[in-house]
This record gives sequence, structure tokens and C-alpha cells, in this order.
Amino acid sequence: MITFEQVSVQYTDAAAPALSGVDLTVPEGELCLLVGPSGSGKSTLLGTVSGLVPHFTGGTLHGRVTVGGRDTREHRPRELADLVGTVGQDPLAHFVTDTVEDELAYGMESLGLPADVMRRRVEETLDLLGLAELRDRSLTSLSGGQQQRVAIGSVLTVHPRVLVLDEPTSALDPGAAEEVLAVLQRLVHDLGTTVLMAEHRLERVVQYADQVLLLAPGAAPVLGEPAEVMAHSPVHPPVVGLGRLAGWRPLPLSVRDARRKAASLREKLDGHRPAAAPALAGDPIAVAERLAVRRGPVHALRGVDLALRPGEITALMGRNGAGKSTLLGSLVGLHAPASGNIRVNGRTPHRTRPAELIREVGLVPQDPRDLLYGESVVAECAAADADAGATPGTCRALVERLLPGIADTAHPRDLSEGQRLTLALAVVLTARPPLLLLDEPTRGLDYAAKARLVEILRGLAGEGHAVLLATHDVELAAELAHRTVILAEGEIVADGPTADVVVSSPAFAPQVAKVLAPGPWLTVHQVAEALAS
Ligand SMILES: Nc1ncnc2c1ncn2[C@@H]1O[C@H](COP(=O)(O)OP(=O)(O)OP(=O)(O)O)[C@@H](O)[C@H]1O
Ligand SMILES: Nc1ncnc2c1ncn2[C@@H]1O[C@H](COP(=O)(O)OP(=O)(O)OP(=O)(O)O)[C@@H](O)[C@H]1O
Repeated sequence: MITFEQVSVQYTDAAAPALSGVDLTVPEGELCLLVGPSGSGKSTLLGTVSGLVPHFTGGTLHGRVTVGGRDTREHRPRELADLVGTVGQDPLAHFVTDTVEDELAYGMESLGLPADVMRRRVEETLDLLGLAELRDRSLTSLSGGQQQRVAIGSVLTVHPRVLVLDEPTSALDPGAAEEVLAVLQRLVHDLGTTVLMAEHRLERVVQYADQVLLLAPGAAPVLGEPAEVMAHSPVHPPVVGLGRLAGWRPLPLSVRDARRKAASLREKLDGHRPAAAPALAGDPIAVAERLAVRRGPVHALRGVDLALRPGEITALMGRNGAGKSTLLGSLVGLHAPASGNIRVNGRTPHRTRPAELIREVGLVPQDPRDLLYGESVVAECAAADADAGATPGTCRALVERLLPGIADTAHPRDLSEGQRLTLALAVVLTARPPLLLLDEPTRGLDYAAKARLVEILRGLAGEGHAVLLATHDVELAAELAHRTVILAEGEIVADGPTADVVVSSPAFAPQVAKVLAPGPWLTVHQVAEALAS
């Protein structure tokens, strides 16, 4: 269905090709998962299929990509729209209408589908993706995950034969991600749709894949059976890590497969316990009391009581639209309380001058572009050093530590998603604010970059910074957070040590906890340590 013949892509001014030596075929009716480290060319490869590369991105495409027999270099994306549905990493940038319902209908309108068909498919899709209540809402008023659902829905309504998805679940809560993947699998199995999907969170997707395409810098692309590719892949989900550690063959790709093999590992771990988190003392740096916040007509937060202490890393989880971003925004003064109180180091954020507040609290927003204004990576870093009064070079060194190899002269706009997030993280970390807020900090990050982020955040917590991260990444929360807070419809419904909150939760438990339940294990790292002791 999709054929690559000796494909390579060279962006103008780039030292090396973003993609090279791709020569393979994705058959009709299969779900092909594209994996590889940040910047390895996944989005670029997807772009060659949807026609965005090179028509919209610039650069030169060598070789040939055909989809359903059409050469993507000779057909602009619009001329492929009946065949290929594309969901990019940044939904907001691709929306063409103003409201949810219009956006779902737009693709069908452009193809001239009959009104009754359009009506039916819009209704089906609203239900399928849990969007019915939001149908009249303006797209800009939606939370990040709600926007991502609309973006997915708007391509599904067209019933394209090929779906090209760039991290389609990155902003979705764990339950929604599972639902979307189940829908995709049904399209593949029942309708013979071909799906090509890039995703970093392999724990969410690898068990649905028929084939895995691995891109790694400096090596030829590899296409193969998921279990075969995972046995050697530098990126792999925790169940595979656990399987490699325990020597399980064939390697399990799902929690279910791993549970079947886990009996002897459970026995070995009997009597061991993971190391306990250190007890924290000290006055809270931020406090919310009976905090209520409204966003338009929506009660986004209600009766929130929360205290954040120095040295503590807290994960904030909950369904899409639960109010996570609103809580982070309230801590940096973006939203005034409707009632109740919020204070950061004794100040009321929305009444504090930004120049003063920046010394107390820093936010890495869900869309890192909101933070980046520079013309190049070095310019951005120099500005961050100056704003924070940091030694020149501080920010640039942080970027290099998080994700090595980003070019000084690159424009932030041209960075890959993971590279851009890294830059935004470094800009905020440069100021070393006592309270650090991160909204979905691992979107687009590969496991290695995530591990380096974990190390840096642990270091900061060790020095007494308080960290609050809103995330859907249950593996990250398990690895990093001392404490987990769960929001539902604007209210806190759970708050406690991460292990206590997540182990028995079907939605928020990490893979290792699911495999080894009822044991207290959350990560492969903990298991490896226990086995070595
Ligand atoms: N329009 C562009 N102009 C110049 N360079 C680009 C452009 N788009 C991407 N690049 C560069 O090409 C390389 C591959 O980027 P790409 O976005 O394909 O990676 P990726 O594997 O999708 O990364 P991520 O997982 O972080 O999304 C990166 O080094 C990136 O900086
Ligand atoms: N301007 C607005 N008008 C109406 N409702 C809004 C507006 N802005 C946000 N909301 C709503 O407020 C609620 C909370 O949004 P918020 O962005 O805090 O959720 P979230 O938990 O961060 O979600 P996600 O996980 O999807 O990022 C959502 O239901 C959202 O649709």
C-alpha cells in the first residue's frame, strides 16, 4: 500500500540527511509502528507519505514514495486527501474551522460527501471519541487532549484507506489512548485500513502493531515482527525491559503475555521491597486552599486543597479536561481564582508582577512554542541566561545534557518535537525556580531523553526545588514522582505516595506494577536492583 524506494530527505542547510536508505513496503491492512530516538526522522518519514515533505517543509526528497499507486512528490497533500488521512503532532496548527462539529465535517465537505452521510459519521465519531458534550465548543477553548481527539476524529470521518499518525496519543489520558488504539485496530482488522504511526510511548502501542519500523541514527532502517525488532531495539517498553532482564523468550509485548511468564520472577522478588522515598520536612512553597477556577462557563477546578513542599516531586494525573493545565496555570497567575486561595511563597500569583514571579515559579507549557521567541537555539539560550541572571552558557549546556546534538544555528521552528521541548525545558531550568511546573514534559521525548530528564529533575528536587508535573505518562510518574495527585472534573480524588495511589489503579498503574501485582514494584529499575542485591 505504501512503497518507499531508496528514499532519503535532506533539509536545506542541514549537515546530514534527516532520513536515508528507506527501501521497503507497508502492505495494505497492516498497522505499522514507527519507532526511534528523537530526531531520527520519524516525522520526516511520515511527511513523505502525506506529501508534507517536501511540499511544505522544504528540503529535497530523493527516491520515490507511492501510496496506493500515487507518487507523493507529484501529488500535493490536497490531492491525496481522499486516500491519506494525516494527524500531526500539533493539532491546533492544522485545524481549519472554529468548532468541534465543523472540524469533524470539514474533510468530508471538501470531498463532497452527501449531507446524510456526513451527519451520520459526525455523530458516530463524536460518540467514538467521547466528544459529544463538546460538539459546539470552539477549538481554542479545548484542553490539549480534547484537541488531539478532534484531530483524530476529523480524519476518521473521511474513512481514508491510509492513516498517517504522528504520536496520536501523546496528549491523551491512558483510558482515551486505549480507546483510540482499539478504534484504529478495528479499522485495520475490519476495513483493511493501513496505518503508519509514530509513537514514543511503546507501552501503549507495541502490542497493536503488525510490524515495527525502527529508525536509528547511523543505521539502516529495520522493518520486522514486533518481538524480533524489540529484542534489539534501543527503545523498548517496560515489559520488554522486564522480559530481557528475566530472560523470557519469546519476549512479551503486552502486560498479559508478561503476567503469564512472571511466576518465578515473583517468587525471586518475595521478601524484597523497593527502596523507600526519603521523608520530607519543611514548609510548603505553594499552597492552594479551597481553590476554585472557572474557564468560561466550565468549573475547571473545585475545592482544591494542595500543598507543595521543597524537595518533593509530585505527578498530577487525570483524564483529559480534568483541570491539570488550569492548576499549573493558576500557580503562575494565568487564572484568577473564582473563590479560595492560592499562594506561591506567600505571593498571590495573578497579582504578582511577572518579573518577580519568575524568580519563584517556572512553567514549561504544554506547547513549548509558547515559550520560544528566538531566531536560533543559541539566541534562545543567550536570552534565557540573561533573563535568569545565569552564567552565559548555562542554558546551552542544559540543552546538550538533555538531548545532545542539536545544532546551535537551528531555528526553534525547525526542531523536531522532542528537540523543541528540550529547548523549552532548558530555558525554564536555567532560572532554577524554587517551584518548577511541567505540563506534559515527555511528549515527543524518547526513552533516553526521558531518563536524562528524570535525572535532572531528581537532582533539582535533591537541592530543594519543588516539582509539579502534569502528565499522562504513567511510566514517568512511576519512575520519578514521590507523590501522585489525581484530578477528576476539577476535584482532587486521590493524593498520596505514588505507589499507594497507582498500584491498584487500572488506568494509572505502570506496566511493571500490572505484571507483578500485588507486589509493590513500579519500574524495571527497582526490580533489577532487588535481583542484584
Ligand atoms: N523543516 C525542517 N528544516 C530543517 N530541519 C528539519 C526540518 N524538520 C525537521 N528537521 C530536522 O530533521 C531531523 C529529523 O526530524 P524529525 O522531526 O523527522 O524527527 P523525529 O524522529 O520525528 O523526532 P521526534 O521524535 O522528536 O518528533 C531533526 O534533526 C530536525 O531538527
Ligand atoms: N476558554 C475556555 N472556555 C471553556 N472551557 C474551557 C476553556 N479553557 C479550558 N476549558 C475547559 O476547562 C477544562 C479544564 O481544562 P485543562 O486544560 O485544565 O484540562 P487538562 O486536565 O489539562 O486536560 P488535558 O489532559 O487534555 O491537557 C476542560 O474541560 C476544558 O475544555
